[in-house]
Amino acid sequence: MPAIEIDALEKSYGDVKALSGVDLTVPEGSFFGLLGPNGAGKTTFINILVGLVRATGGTAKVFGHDVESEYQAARDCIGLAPQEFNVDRFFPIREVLAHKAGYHGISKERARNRAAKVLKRVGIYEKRNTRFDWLSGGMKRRFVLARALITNPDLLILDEPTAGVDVQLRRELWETITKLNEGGTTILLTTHYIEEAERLCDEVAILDSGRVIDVASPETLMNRGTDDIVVKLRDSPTAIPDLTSNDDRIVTVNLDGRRIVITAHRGGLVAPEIVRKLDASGHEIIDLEIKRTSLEEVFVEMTRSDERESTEMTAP
Ligand SMILES: Nc1ncnc2c1ncn2[C@@H]1O[C@H](COP(=O)(O)OP(=O)(O)OP(=O)(O)O)[C@@H](O)[C@H]1O
Repeated sequence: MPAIEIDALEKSYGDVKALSGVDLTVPEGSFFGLLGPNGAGKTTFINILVGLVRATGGTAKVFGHDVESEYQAARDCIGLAPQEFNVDRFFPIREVLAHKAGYHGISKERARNRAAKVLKRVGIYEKRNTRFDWLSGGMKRRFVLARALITNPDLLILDEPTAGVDVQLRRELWETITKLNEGGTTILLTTHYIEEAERLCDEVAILDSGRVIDVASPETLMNRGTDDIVVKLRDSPTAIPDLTSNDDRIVTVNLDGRRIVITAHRGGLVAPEIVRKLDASGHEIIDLEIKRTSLEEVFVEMTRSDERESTEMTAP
């Protein structure tokens, strides 16, 4: 059974269509990314899943439970680490966690144990008697993750979990959530750090203006972009060596003195061919570099061209 099953989901706020017919399936156990520019509808999508916003059309199910008609069952499967901090500020954080567990029907004793366990897991156990207000920004992020984990959720929703944190903490958070996913927790992640999605997600959906414009693995999406293979030769060829014959993956070849820049799809696979051909034609290679396109570049291109289309469509 899929962790999330969305069918023709719509949400309008007056004239604004935050979601206009989203279909999406997130398989159980996957690490799934939801990417999109500001205002694409990501938060609206998450808020519908957790019952904070009511859809104006379509259906959403979490582990088979409809998020409206079976709200409690659906909600009990989800741990949410929201973008904004909305935490009781005046209690020691271990108490905040124990309360939350109690609210979900976990006994006092077990709640205390679970609170200790999740605080250890995110690495702030030594701060257990501190109020939320007194934590550093990075610790607050960790705490919000701990709170999402307190009910041992099957689906963990992380809304920009590493926004504004330093590189070190980002890596630590990545490690923590990767372990959770390896342990079987399905993860839905939104992020503006596209590199984060590239590293962590096995599948991503690109959302733009309330529509899913693509769903694929980061690898598949990156293969749509072009890579640059930069070769430095010992000699300076007088003409561009013939590298393109029988290879439609190659887009352009440019010669600049001893440097040849080959722009190609799937640069990693094309490069050995290039090396062979140059070698066969008597050129000695002294340096080779493959600059892979990033998911970021493909993402920017996809969402930008979409914007262009929509302006063209609305142009008089
Ligand atoms: N309560 C609301 N009332 C009116 N419009 C809203 C409301 N919530 C969201 N919207 C609109 O719906 C659209 C989608 O917003 P949403 O917050 O879901 O986008 P997002 O992808 O999460 O953006 P961001 O990356 O900036 O967080 C936007 O045009 C936004 O202005």
